Amino acid sequence: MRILSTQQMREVDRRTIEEIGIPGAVLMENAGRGAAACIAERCSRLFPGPVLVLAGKGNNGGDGFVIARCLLERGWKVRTLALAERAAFSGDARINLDVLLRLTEEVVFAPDEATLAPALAASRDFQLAVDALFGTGLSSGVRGHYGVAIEWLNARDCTVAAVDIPSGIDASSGRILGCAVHASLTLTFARPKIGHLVYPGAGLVGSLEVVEIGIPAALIENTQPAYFWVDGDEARRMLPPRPAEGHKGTFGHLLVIGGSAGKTGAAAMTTEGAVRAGAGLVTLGCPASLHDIFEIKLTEPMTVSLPDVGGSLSMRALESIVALCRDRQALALGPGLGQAVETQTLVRSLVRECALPQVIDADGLNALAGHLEVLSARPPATTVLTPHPGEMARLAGVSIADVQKDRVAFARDFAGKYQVVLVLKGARTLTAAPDGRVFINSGGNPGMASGGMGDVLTGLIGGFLAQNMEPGVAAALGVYLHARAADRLARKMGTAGLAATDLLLEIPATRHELIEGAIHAQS
Ligand SMILES: NC(=O)C1=CN([C@@H]2O[C@H](COP(=O)(O)OP(=O)(O)OC[C@H]3O[C@@H](n4cnc5c(N)ncnc54)[C@H](O)[C@@H]3O)[C@@H](O)[C@H]2O)[C@@H](O)CC1
Ligand SMILES: [K+]
Repeated sequence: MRILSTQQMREVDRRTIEEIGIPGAVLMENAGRGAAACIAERCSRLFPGPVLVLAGKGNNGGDGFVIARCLLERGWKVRTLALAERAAFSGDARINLDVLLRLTEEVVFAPDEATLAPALAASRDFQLAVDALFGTGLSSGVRGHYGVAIEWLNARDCTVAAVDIPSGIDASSGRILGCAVHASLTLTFARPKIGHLVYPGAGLVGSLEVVEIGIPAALIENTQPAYFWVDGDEARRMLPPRPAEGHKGTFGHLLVIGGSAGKTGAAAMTTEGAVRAGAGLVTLGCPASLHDIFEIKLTEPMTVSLPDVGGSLSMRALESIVALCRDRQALALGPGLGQAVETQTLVRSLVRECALPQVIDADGLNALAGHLEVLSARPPATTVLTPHPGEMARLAGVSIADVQKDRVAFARDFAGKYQVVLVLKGARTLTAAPDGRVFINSGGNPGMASGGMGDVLTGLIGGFLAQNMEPGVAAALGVYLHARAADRLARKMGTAGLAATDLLLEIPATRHELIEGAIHAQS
């Protein structure tokens, strides 16, 4: 599903008003009326209130005034607390404030901390609050009496329905700007925003409902850059075709280069991950001294013995690997390769010389730290990198905090700058493509925080690349299936003690379930 940034939401609002001709006041009426209907339905056990509506001075507050009026119409007892003076409201928000003032005396103005304190003290009997303080217009850290109101609300034991987004979350990044409302329920408009789906904001949204307000879908579908929420529907559309007359040649041949002494498992799991992604054939190129071990470890995949020094691949392997690449469709580079200096040099040579689509992970990524120029030299959009935040920080030469501050912007900028597909792992893994697309993954659980899970993911992505999938989609689909398989496992086994090899076994059934639509029905 397409999702939106703040700027994009503002732009589709503007075009709906100016080009399509639907007045802003109509959009606000639709927004407030739709949100009120949702609140009344979802919170029916709290009827008839009282409800406290907290309204800020922008259009989010305007939505709050419409909600207050619509709940009054439905028989609820409503008190509205406006955090600005009447004269500070303008436009559609002012129109709706004035309408509300004609219908009820229960509107209190608290434009500063001195007036807020008694207003809050008089508001202790509410079990339901509507947070209409800030929406997509929040532009800096929450301070002053707004901060006081948010902290007060969070300290109360009541149901909180947030209008558009819990106040304090940056809708374009999921960052918390100062402090933010912890909502039980969020009613957003037209489409989810990035801030609803990316942590830490995602942790404060509660259950998310989307209210249609009359913005034409075509305006939303044309927004650039394109941000996607990858759920079951989106992932199903990404699956590569599986023609009935297909044979193993149809489904591609992946070459995996990995393994070193003490790290044979990583290479084996990547290789098996590619089998589970449906690749027709998979070959592992491994250090000669470990070849016999892989022959025993791996059954379906083939193995090729390559020159090594002390259990790590040597530069003498380069020519053979380049030759192997000729009749393969993709390369997975890195799992378990180790950090021997010569092996790292080999990795950089392969990134430079092998034009096949590549997925690079683990020690492959380490080899690129400080050498990003080799990425820029590759054909655009043929490289997939799969770092976790620590690897990302090392690769880009920044701190982990720099990476995590605004993950979407960081991933999008890096992918664009180096023309790679970047899979930035973590809760809600992001896949950013060099053309600006960003996919936010929906599934996953803490059971995935164990060694080997990343190696399986690399194999899945490599397996999809070998099936000739467009690299951005191959990566986003690999991330989704990996997380959904982990969610299936967690339903059976919990979230502790899940082994990456358990996950491997779960992948075909996860894919099958996706095709059958079972995942969609559950989510
Ligand atoms: N046509 C539209 O644009 C529609 C907008 N809608 C609502 O309008 C919202 C966006 O409205 P606005 O753009 O007016 O913005 P908001 O209502 O989100 O808040 C911005 C207001 O707060 C002020 N502000 C920003 N950061 C602040 C801070 N840190 N401390 C104190 N004040 C701060 C701004 O100066 C502005 O007055 C949406 O989230 C949605 O709820 C809906 O009514 C649907 C239609
Ligand atoms: K809000």
